[in-house]
Amino acid sequence: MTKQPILAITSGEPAGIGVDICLDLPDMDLPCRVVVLGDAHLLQKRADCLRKSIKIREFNPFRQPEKNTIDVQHIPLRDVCVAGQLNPQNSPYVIELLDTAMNGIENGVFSGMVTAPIHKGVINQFYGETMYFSGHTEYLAEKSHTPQVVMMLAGGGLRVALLTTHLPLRDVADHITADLLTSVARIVDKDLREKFDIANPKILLAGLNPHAGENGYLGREELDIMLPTAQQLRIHGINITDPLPADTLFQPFYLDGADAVLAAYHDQGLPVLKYASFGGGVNITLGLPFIRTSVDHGTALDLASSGKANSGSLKAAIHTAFEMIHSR
Ligand SMILES: NC(=O)C1=CN([C@@H]2O[C@H](COP(=O)(O)OP(=O)(O)OC[C@H]3O[C@@H](n4cnc5c(N)ncnc54)[C@H](O)[C@@H]3O)[C@@H](O)[C@H]2O)C=CC1
Ligand SMILES: NCC(=O)COP(=O)(O)O
Repeated sequence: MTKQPILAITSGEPAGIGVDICLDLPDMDLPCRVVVLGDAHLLQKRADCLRKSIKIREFNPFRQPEKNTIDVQHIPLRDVCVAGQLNPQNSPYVIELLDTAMNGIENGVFSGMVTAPIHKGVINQFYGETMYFSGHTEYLAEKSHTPQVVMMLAGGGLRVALLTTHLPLRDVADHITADLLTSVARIVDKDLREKFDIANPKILLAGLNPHAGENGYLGREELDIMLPTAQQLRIHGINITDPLPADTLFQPFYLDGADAVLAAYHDQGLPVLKYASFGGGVNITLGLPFIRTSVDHGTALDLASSGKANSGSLKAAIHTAFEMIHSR
């Protein structure tokens, strides 16, 4: 008998909508078992507030799933939690959710993780100088000793991968090097082949500057770094374009027949993706030694415990993780 995959769902920032969307899991038509990592009492309390009659029970891998029941691996909160109000004292709890998911993957209990949103600001507020936290993507890379990973969002018929992730805009240009572009393009190419079953992925490279630098008159990163690196990548079998103007490449003329856009920075690519698919998009970390997908939205503190949080992206993230398990 083959082992059924189980995905760990980290419930994220406890004051945010991560908890609320996890409570929709019993209503989703899911392709595999899921286990929510989080405080069981918090989930029960939020379910009561939302008037959802759901059974919350302790996860046991040998017990069969039940209807209208959420299997929870209980991880206690560190301090009080009020929906919509960040409490920095719960930051170690948020980190523990991620570490527990990673341990469960290492031990073979989980086949991958799907993450609900966390609040990067409050985690940094708590840890101060002792730990800089810029996002799941970078944290999971560091914890798994993976030198380079790639953030890619998918939705609305688009895949947008990012050359740089959570950086202040003024630092972006300095981070764009031939080595970075080479390693990111290689990861996108490899993972699209291996985890998305795409035979010869075509990657559209977005320039950094307006009009892809306008032949050097609006910035030189394209001529000095991106163009020669793209040429080298093509010689080595990676189907990537020369840098294209980012404002014109998001249209059918370019997108038809392409498998992913490689955007130079976070807010060049993600607004387009979110405009096309918010509420149904999926964030995927490429290059990790395990599967991690996530929702396309943040903690939405304004909606926590309101019953208005849309859980469509969580459902899509679970389906994507499941498909990735089966394409390997
Ligand atoms: N995967 C993750 O952990 C992510 C975390 N974040 C974090 O979330 C925090 C808040 O970020 P914001 O920029 O305010 O973005 P946000 O996505 O939390 O909220 C933006 C707007 O969209 C609405 N919204 C978000 N998710 C929704 C949903 N599922 N259903 C209905 N409406 C929804 C919110 O109510 C708000 O009006 C930040 O700390 C950010 O770092 C942001 C994106 C992803
Ligand atoms: N905009 C995407 C985002 O901020 C999610 O980042 P991560 O926590 O998945 O690294």
